[in-house]
Amino acid sequence: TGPYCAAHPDLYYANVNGLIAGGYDNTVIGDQSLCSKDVSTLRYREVDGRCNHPKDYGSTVKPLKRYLKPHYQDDKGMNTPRIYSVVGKEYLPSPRLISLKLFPDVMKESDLSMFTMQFGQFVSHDIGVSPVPTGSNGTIKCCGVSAKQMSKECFPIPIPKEDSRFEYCMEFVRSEAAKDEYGNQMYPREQINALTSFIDGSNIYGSDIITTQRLRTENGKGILLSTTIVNGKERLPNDTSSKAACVRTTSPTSYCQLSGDKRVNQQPVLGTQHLTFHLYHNELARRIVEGIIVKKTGVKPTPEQVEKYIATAPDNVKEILFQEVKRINNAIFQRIAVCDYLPFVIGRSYMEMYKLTCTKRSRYNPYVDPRLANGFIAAAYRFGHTLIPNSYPIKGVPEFFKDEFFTPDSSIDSHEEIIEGMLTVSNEVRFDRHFAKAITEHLFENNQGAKNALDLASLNIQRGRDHGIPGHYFWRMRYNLSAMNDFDDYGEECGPVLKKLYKSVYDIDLYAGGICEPAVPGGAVGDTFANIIANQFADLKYGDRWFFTHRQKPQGFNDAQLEAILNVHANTLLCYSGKLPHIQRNTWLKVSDKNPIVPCSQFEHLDVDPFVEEILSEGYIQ
Ligand code: HEM
Ligand SMILES: [Ca+2]
Repeated sequence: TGPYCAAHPDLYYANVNGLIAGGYDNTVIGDQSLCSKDVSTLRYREVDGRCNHPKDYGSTVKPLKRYLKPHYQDDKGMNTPRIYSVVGKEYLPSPRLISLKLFPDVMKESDLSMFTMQFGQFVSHDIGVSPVPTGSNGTIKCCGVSAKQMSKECFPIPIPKEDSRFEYCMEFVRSEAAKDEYGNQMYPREQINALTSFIDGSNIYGSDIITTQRLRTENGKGILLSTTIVNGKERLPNDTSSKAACVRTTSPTSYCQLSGDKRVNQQPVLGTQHLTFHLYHNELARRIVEGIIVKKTGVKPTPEQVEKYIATAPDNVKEILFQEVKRINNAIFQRIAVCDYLPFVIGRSYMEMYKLTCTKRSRYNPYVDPRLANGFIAAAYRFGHTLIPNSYPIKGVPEFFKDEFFTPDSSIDSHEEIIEGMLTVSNEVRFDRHFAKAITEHLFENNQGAKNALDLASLNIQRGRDHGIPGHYFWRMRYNLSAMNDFDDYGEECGPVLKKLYKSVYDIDLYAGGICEPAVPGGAVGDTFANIIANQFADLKYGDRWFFTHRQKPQGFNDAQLEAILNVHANTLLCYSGKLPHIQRNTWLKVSDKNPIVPCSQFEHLDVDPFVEEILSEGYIQ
């Protein structure tokens, strides 16, 4: 068994430096009790995603679905990770070897801005997380443990001899296996999504009622979301629980942020996305209340009068206004994610092919399954990891990610400056086979110690095998793309490297093969990832009763409201939350002659009139 390195698993839900990061309850996994509400009269989403799909698919703590049958290694193909080559009993290459050889850190120019990376991670934290089991006393340890004592959930990553960065073994615990309603593991093994798969702002508002209540003012009853004032500025609320996956430092303004998703403190730039949508909720609420007062009295209220209304409205009015504002804020988030951001990931033609463009009204389809697909979460949508740079600037000074994992301090101290800086960075934010050392050599090093750091690219490959994701070849077949029967088909850059790593071209992991594909026109990813991502987003659109372009009542928006939502861009929110005077026209791309800096005054806030009108005329409030 040898002198394996002693280490901890990465995961946020696992033990972070002695601070237990909480966990997603390992309770009922099979079919939870179904929705008992009448969806034909349900105007607001359920926090946990129930009452949307007829079988409650898409709600929290449910198994993932698959676009391709799993490829597990045991004879029946039920449970054991994919570990062998198709050419007999030879092991697949170590994920760490693949990372070393295929994903070296080389800095290249890009057209994308770092906002594209950051928004992508934020979206992923709305739609999915596959929990990893924890042991009775925190993390499950796999390295340096004898085979006899090792948990059966262990699947540590062997480190190749030539690796000068890591030794022997990298911690890895298999994702939790889904159970049926009797508590027995399901076969073939299926992994879990602990979140609502819908793009429903669960990262902003929580995916369980307790989190939503913790986030709202007035002990969970208020119209607004709570904030903490730091040096006169509004920030996310302080998560005082001991379970926060976060490191509190000695800085006087250091605290752990609370938001809808538990990963909010994972790195500081991520925190800025949470705060942006969190504050926009409150901004929308104040504008709508102002509109209501104007409609009722004919006079524009002072800010004090708006605050007074917010504080003194009857509880039922507060509840309705909170839900109305959340519904609008969610629609704006969906609009930015699907209509603005997604085209830069998958390109225009995939947007059209999968009917993802937002120019037309759409219709909810109860036969579409809105669950996340395993190949999407375990591989394709991790494309964003190649866009991560080593640093981000604060007032032009680089801050290194490797020093700030789980340390939200700069999010709190310099939110506005991070937003501004994120829009200017573009080096390294490029879809290619190069990964920043911040994540391949130093992931979580700052709080776990250099020896126990992780390599995110290795984790991605190992996670794909853990989840039984079939090889890249089979995904190309699934989407009618040309067969890659030869290493040369992978081009001059990847082909020779892959040939050295893999015994057979049919062994190439989806993640490795997908990263090697050239980007589609106008998009970031190659054809295989573009298909998987487009397929998934189409399911999240047509399978979501509340998708904002659907017309059906009482969930849908009327024409005037839809037009107002479509007028709000990422620019509006970034200008607002970063307190910026100007911004590039297209926030997904870096500044250039074709993408000039323009005044923020060009980007208007939501026109609240059509919403105020409906709230009053439909009698939602008196
Ligand atoms: C600095 C930025 C980021 C860091 C530090 C980070 C870190 C991580 C880590 C540690 C995991 C778990 C790996 C595993 O054990 O399997 C993960 C999973 C994932 N990441 Fe990232 N990530 C970042 C950015 C992104 C971006 C930009 C995207 C997409 C555009 C993304 C998409 C995903 C997805 C889809 C998963 C799988 C989630 C799950 O199954 O739980 N991440 N990331
Ligand atoms: Ca969600």
